[in-house]
Amino acid sequence: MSRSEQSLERLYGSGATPDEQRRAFTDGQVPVAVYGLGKMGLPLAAVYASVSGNVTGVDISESVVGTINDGRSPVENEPGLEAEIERNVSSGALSATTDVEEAAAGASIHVLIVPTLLDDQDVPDLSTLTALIRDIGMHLDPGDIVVVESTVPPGTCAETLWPILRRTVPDPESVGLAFCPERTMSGRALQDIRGAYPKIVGGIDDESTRVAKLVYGEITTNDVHAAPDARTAECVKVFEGIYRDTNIALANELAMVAPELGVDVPEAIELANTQPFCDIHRPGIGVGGHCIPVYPYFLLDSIETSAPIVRMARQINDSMPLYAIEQLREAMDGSDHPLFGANVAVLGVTYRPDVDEIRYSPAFSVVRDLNQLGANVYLVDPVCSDLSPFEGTPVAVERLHRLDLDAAVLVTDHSAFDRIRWDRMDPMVVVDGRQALTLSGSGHTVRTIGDGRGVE
Ligand SMILES: NC(=O)c1ccc[n+]([C@@H]2O[C@H](COP(=O)([O-])OP(=O)(O)OC[C@H]3O[C@@H](n4cnc5c(N)ncnc54)[C@H](O)[C@@H]3O)[C@@H](O)[C@H]2O)c1
Ligand SMILES: CC(=O)N[C@@H]1[C@@H](OP(=O)(O)OP(=O)(O)OC[C@H]2O[C@@H](n3ccc(=O)[nH]c3=O)[C@H](O)[C@@H]2O)O[C@H](CO)[C@@H](O)[C@@H]1O
Repeated sequence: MSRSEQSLERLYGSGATPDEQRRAFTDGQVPVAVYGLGKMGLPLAAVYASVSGNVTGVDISESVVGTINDGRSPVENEPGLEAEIERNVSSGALSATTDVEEAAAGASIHVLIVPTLLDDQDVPDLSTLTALIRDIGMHLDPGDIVVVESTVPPGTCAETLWPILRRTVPDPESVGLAFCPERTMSGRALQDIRGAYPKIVGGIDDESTRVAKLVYGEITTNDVHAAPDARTAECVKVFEGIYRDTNIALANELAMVAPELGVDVPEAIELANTQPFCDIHRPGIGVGGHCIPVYPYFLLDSIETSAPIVRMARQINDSMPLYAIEQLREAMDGSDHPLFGANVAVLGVTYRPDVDEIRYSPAFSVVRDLNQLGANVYLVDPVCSDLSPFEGTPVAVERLHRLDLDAAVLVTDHSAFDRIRWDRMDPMVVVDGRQALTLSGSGHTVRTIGDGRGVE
């Protein structure tokens, strides 16, 4: 049997030609397991299934697994995902299971994209990832490769994950480990994964980098850049997030001086960004999600050297909810309506519009502070599937105008809020945390974060 006819199930250390390996991957000879079928993992598994035709998705949630095996998507507001899952499940290219060990035993490319978050002291919590790689390690065969897509602190692959694999894998020198950061945004995941941006890969050894580059060369239509090693690739992802967090912090600092300047800072930023050497982001009521507010701590926890800009940016962004409450109090004190006993609607509690994710949302601080100040808080969020973590009375968008509101705070500008009938509500104070509302002439007193015009 020629080498090309040999089953080419495993790529790491393979002697086959690159073309033979690419063909083996795309014609389904190389079984793939994707661990973590959430907002990022499920679109990734769907793209892997469309390219390779041989993917087992693994999740700890029975309902996630069951929904996928029914050909449906448990992840909402992701264009094209449900169709991609239905097509791949019905063709047999994709199936899902909760059985990590069975999936690990049957796969030779293992893609890990489970949550990597922070504990209560802002220390990276990699426990899910390390436990998973320990469970997988016992079932790795020579020629397998582990690909980490979850964002991790620099050095995690080489100093944390590889030592675990060395202890659990029967023949550690025969398996690979690479970091391939997930550069994807909810709401456009499939297009991002397929090729909106170049893919970055970096292995703990050259062979791991080679295999990752070959595989992602089939996954993405864009370029694949090989970093010198896994640590560099880990830094790439963390640096992207830190850039965004510090840039937003600059915008927020400029927004907080807007009243003294007497200008609309977002408008000034937009004009400043008309030349290519300036890309100041948008000011707002805060920075949420499990990416941008988290990644700076992945760096800070990994270094002894002080990084004052990174740390200060976090402090500035985390101060924005309180800044918004102060704007509200100033405007309401002016109207003789102290917040105590006031009816206040919080518009949007998820971290970003039309994404059902509340992790690190600025709404937690806004709702907590309003309750502590004695306000009656109404929660208006048609996207959030579980409002129970927030202290307040849920209200549908359509019923908002029936409330006798004294104020409203817009935290997240869901598309459904276009339906709010501001003209049918008595004058109130509105804090617009996202420069999203156009209420001039409405009779409402509006404070837009960043707009210093007419504010003493
Ligand atoms: N959401 C984003 O915008 C984004 C962007 C880039 C990178 N990332 C990275 O991707 C990772 C995953 O993000 P997400 O948004 O998909 O998270 P998510 O919370 O939407 O989904 C995580 C999924 O993993 C499952 N899970 C948890 N523990 C597991 C285990 N031990 N084995 C198998 N499955 C398990 C959960 O049931 C859930 O379905 C994050 O850690 C983040 O670093 C996220
Ligand atoms: C692959 C990956 O990790 N992708 C991440 C994903 O990030 P995300 O899903 O967390 O979304 P973001 O847009 O970063 O928002 C986070 C919070 O910051 C607030 N914000 C935002 C912009 C601004 O100008 N001012 C703000 O105040 C916003 O309201 C929200 O609360 O996509 C980004 C773009 O591709 C990536 O950079 C980022 O790495």
